[in-house]
Formats: sequence, structure tokens, C-alpha cells
Amino acid sequence: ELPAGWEKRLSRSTGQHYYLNVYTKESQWDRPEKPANPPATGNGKTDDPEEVHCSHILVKHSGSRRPSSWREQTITRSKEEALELLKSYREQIVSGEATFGSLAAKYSDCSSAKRNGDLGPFKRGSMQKPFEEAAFALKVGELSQTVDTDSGVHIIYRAA
Ligand SMILES: N=C(N)NCCC[C@H](NC(=O)[C@@H]1CCC/C1=C\[C@H](COP(=O)(O)O)NC(=O)[C@@H](N)Cc1ccccc1)C(N)=O
Repeated sequence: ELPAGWEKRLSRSTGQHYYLNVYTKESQWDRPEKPANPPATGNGKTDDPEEVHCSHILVKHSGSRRPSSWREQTITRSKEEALELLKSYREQIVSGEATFGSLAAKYSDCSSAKRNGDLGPFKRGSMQKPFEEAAFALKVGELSQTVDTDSGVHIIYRAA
């Protein structure tokens, strides 16, 4: 199809078709070409979003850098136990048995639990690397597998 604004017209005097840009009123005989697709971002990767808006559920364990949270003064569960819990939360979310936000509010060992797990929008460079890599790899509306950081183990939902 034609680029935005361009229309094909018939010249009464010559009986030839010409092209009119109804925005700029310019006209030409040759068919206007659609602009080439915008170049991918310089790093050659698919265009990386500037920032992402995610929620997460954090389950801390005895190896967490700060084994304490609003939920539990001293967190002693093992990392294996934390992963089991997260996997069961993930299954409940995927099956529709529970919503991400309701499980985050009840079980997340992060203060974002008070906001149903919502972290707000963030750019690269603010979260721990494993968390950032997982979050920026998600499509909008996607739920991550379990993610390991010094804080504990997480599942991440990308809202935007
Ligand atoms: N919006 C930001 N930029 N806030 C700074 C993030 C700092 C960053 N945090 C992390 O990477 C992990 C992943 C997500 C949460 C998190 C850890 C901890 C819990 O773990 P702990 O530190 O006890 O080990 N929760 C937080 O930080 C909370 N302020 C996140 C938050 C809570 C409410 C509203 C917005 C954000 C880091 N570089 O440590």
C-alpha cells in the first residue's frame, strides 16, 4: 500500500495516474515508496525496551543476603523449599487458581508485597543482573521461570 497521506489520482488532462499527498498537497507521477523499516537498535539485537514494568514474588531462604522480611523476622527455609513454594505459586497462577497479585501480597518476602508485587517501571542498571536479564527477556504479559538473586528466588511478571 502507499505511505501515509498519499493517494492515487487520475489526471483529467492526460488520463494518466499521479500521486497526491493529501497532507502536503504535493503531487508526483512516480509511485511514492514506503520508508524502509526503521533500523534495529545499534547493538544489533532486537530492539531492547528502554524500561520494563514488572511485578515479582520473592521467596527468601537461609542463603538470602537479608534472610528477614515483613512476613518473617528470621527466614530459615532452605533454597530447595523456597523453589518448591515458588513453583506451586507459579502453577496456581498459570492454572488460574490464584492471581499473581494475591499471592505476592500474601507470600512475597519483598516490601513490594504491599503493592501486590508491583515494582513499577525500571531501566537496566537498577536491579540485580539475573533479575534484570530475566525481566528484559520477558514479553509484555509473560511470567518468568524461577529467577535466582542474592535476595532469594523470584518469579517475575512483565506488565508493560
Ligand atoms: N525500583 C528500584 N530500583 N528499587 C531498588 C531495587 C534494588 C535492587 N533490588 C533487586 O534487584 C531485587 C529484585 C527486585 C526487588 C529486589 C530486592 C529487594 C528485596 O530483597 P532484599 O533487598 O531484602 O535482599 N527489594 C527491593 O529492592 C525493593 N526496594 C523493591 C521495591 C519495593 C517496593 C516498591 C518498588 C521497589 C537491587 N539492586 O538490589
